[in-house]
Amino acid sequence: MTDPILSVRGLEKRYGAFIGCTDVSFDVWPGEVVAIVGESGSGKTTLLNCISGRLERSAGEIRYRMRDGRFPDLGHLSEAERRFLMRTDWGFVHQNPADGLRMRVSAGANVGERLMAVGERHYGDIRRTAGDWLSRVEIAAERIDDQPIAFSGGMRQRLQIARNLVTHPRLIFMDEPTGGLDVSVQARVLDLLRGLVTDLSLAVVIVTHDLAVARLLSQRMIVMKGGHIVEAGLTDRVLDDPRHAYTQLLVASIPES
Ligand SMILES: Nc1ncnc2c1ncn2[C@@H]1O[C@H](COP(=O)(O)OP(=O)(O)OP(=O)(O)O)[C@@H](O)[C@H]1O
Repeated sequence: MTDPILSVRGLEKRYGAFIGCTDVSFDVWPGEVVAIVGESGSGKTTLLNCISGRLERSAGEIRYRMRDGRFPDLGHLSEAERRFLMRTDWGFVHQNPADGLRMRVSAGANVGERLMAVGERHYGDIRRTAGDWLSRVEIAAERIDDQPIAFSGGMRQRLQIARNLVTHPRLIFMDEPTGGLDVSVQARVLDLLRGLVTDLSLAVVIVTHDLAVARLLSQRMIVMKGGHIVEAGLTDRVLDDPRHAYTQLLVASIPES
């Protein structure tokens, strides 16, 4: 068995006296998709923001496997290492594409910008790579100079995915990546995500309140309630044989398809 890429131990986030999440421990292995599910207010986003370095934790450990094999706590990284993770080794797919894109620069520049941030300087290479990524996310080559403001919701989300993946990250955080899309558009984006995650062997931590999304994308699932993990396990096991009363309730509330 390989080593985990991410390890969380005893994580707690307090907002003043209020507990956003507490006593959270789990590991993520390379190439594995872990879904964090739970109803609104259960602490999913708090957890995701803490482990992706967007929110300061109150207590606990968050360790990440660097490319050189070291496994430091995120709090002990240098500023340069932190920047490397944010710009290169990690991705973050927001529910609202406008939070992860620059809406008034071209689609090609949105993708190319991440390459420039890792030192790519050759304009022709950047444009070619950006074009390749647009086609991987099924955006027509002739849209490369258009701004995402002119794109549909599904296209914007696919562009955000391309922008994240162009630097070959090893770990992607996703916050309800299909949450804001129409159902028909959701299916296409999910299908695309599933293919890319498999092809690129990405490790993913995805927050969703939609158990169908968790079923489709994840191998493992963490169920949260009131800031605590109430159940965790293989996605199929948790959904087919939920043990905690709260998970049973969540599963029972999925409409029959
Ligand atoms: N900045 C904040 N200050 C105070 N309380 C907060 C803050 N952010 C979140 N909370 C509280 O922490 C709890 C967990 O919120 P969080 O957003 O993590 O839940 P969630 O499961 O992601 O819900 P949703 O799906 O609605 O985003 C909620 O009760 C929320 O009101």
